[in-house]
Amino acid sequence: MDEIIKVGQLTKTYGSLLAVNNLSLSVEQGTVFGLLGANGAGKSTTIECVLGTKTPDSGTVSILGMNPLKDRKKLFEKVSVQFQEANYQEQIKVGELCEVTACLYKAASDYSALLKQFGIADKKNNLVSELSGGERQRLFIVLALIPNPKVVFLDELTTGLDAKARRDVWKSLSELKAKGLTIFLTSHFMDEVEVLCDKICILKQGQSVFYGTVAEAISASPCDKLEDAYLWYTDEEGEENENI
Ligand SMILES: Nc1ncnc2c1ncn2[C@@H]1O[C@H](COP(=O)(O)OP(=O)(O)OP(=O)(O)O)[C@@H](O)[C@H]1O
Repeated sequence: MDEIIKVGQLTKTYGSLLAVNNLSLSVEQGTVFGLLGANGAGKSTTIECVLGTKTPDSGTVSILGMNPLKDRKKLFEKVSVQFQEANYQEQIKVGELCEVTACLYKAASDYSALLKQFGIADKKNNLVSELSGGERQRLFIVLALIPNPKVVFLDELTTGLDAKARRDVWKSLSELKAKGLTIFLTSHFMDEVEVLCDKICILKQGQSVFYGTVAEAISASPCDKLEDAYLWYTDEEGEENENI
């Protein structure tokens, strides 16, 4: 299988803070990769280094065969990003925002189909400011998919979504994956990770404490559920108990 993202011994510091420590990972085409870890574990920093919006102190990054620091423009024609707090214009209609976004790309996807797929087709004529939190979140995913990317980065993709909407998003992403899309996501929801991710990396204070499949994560721990295993790898349960 083609390796779409390859990170080798990546290290990034902010002053004296070691945000990412000697991290290596690889993501194959048409798979979903989950980068997990507590707040401040180094997920966003890793993603920014992979995208070339931050320069690592050391290590190597290759994405779609490109060096993100050198091929920024070419890279962003093929890679798309949805961030948690996307800063889009609010006083614009959903359909107009999709249209404006589609105009920026040569091979844009049919945004009407995407709006339908993500259950917000009926909001096309609403202002972005009128959307509920969950609808807005789904719009952010649609906007990230409009460029028809080869790789999409989704940051906490279903935060704020109700139970049905989360399942619908999972289904849509699985369909896109089946068509060859590579997805790099962060999530704090282990049920979501279990359903979607082919491979995961768990970060603890910038360091990889587990790298492999969900099944391997569970079997290499003393636990039988991913959420318990995750807490075991990150020691969050122990630390919590210590404070009781
Ligand atoms: N520009 C910066 N300057 C200084 N420290 C930073 C900067 N950006 C991030 N950090 C610190 O680096 C560490 C890793 O942050 P990062 O945002 O990568 O974590 P994260 O895993 O994405 O967290 P979250 O789940 O809260 O989004 C944190 O301790 C954070 O405070």
